[in-house]
Amino acid sequence: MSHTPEHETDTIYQSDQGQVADFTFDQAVARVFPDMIKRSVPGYAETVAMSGVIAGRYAQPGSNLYDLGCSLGAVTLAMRHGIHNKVADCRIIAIDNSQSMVERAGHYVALDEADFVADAAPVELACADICQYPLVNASVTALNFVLQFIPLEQRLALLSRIAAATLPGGALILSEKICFDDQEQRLQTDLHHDFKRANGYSDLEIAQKRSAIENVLIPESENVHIERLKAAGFSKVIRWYQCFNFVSFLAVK
Ligand SMILES: C[S@@+](CC[C@H](N)C(=O)[O-])C[C@H]1O[C@@H](n2cnc3c(N)ncnc32)[C@H](O)[C@@H]1O
Ligand SMILES: O=C(O)C(=O)C[C@]1(C(=O)O)C=C[C@@H](O)C=C1
Repeated sequence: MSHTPEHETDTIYQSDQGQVADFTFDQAVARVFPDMIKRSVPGYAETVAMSGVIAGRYAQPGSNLYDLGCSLGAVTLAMRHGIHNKVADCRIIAIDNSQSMVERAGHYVALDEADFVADAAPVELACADICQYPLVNASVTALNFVLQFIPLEQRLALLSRIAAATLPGGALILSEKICFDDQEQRLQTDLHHDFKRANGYSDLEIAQKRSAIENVLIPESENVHIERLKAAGFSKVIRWYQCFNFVSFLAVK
């Protein structure tokens, strides 16, 4: 197992900000990110851990595994551990366009290397826009709570590029916050906010975070995701996980 890296408690929205600025993945967020995402996304730990299990099944020898929007590299490391001693000669390419995230991810990958066995798959970290970055020879790609931040009109093009780069039998793991029809939306939102409250966030923190992400994180319905994954070139799509309004799909080429 790797070390548990040190990080701080998320207090970003604790005091009244008056006008709440749009959410960005800046240095302040990168510093508290493990705490923030664990307390904000129901089922986050399971989606990360199972990305490793799924990678173990779908990775192919001599291929690339991509972690697009890697933040601190949690999925990168889960995939690295999941393929270890199972699939030879893979590279893991982890990309994020937040310099603060990529810097800290480098630290976590190094910690993993210090702890993990020597013949682990190499990890290449890049600070880049995933909508521009070339993708080739992919067996497994992860988009773990990332597509929701990509402008709507760019989502099909990104998924189509991923599908085109994916080897036959390869897979995409797509985890997202989703939306529902009005009645279910209210219930799921209430449950999500209950989850945040149970994790120690105050009503003010929940309200301010909601404003901050309103124009930045645009969720879509399960049906829209499944139809678009098929239009992009994946032949089989299943929802393998759901916890309240957060789901994860497995799309196979
Ligand atoms: C919620 S976080 C992802 C969490 C991460 N995948 C994990 O499992 O821990 C979203 C990440 O996507 C990155 N991101 C958003 N848009 C991006 C883009 N166009 N190119 C690269 N990274 C992007 C953000 O910087 C942020 O680190
Ligand atoms: O939907 C929310 O309220 C969230 O806080 C979700 C979410 C996410 O899904 O990425 C938003 C931003 C942070 O990265 C952590 C969690």
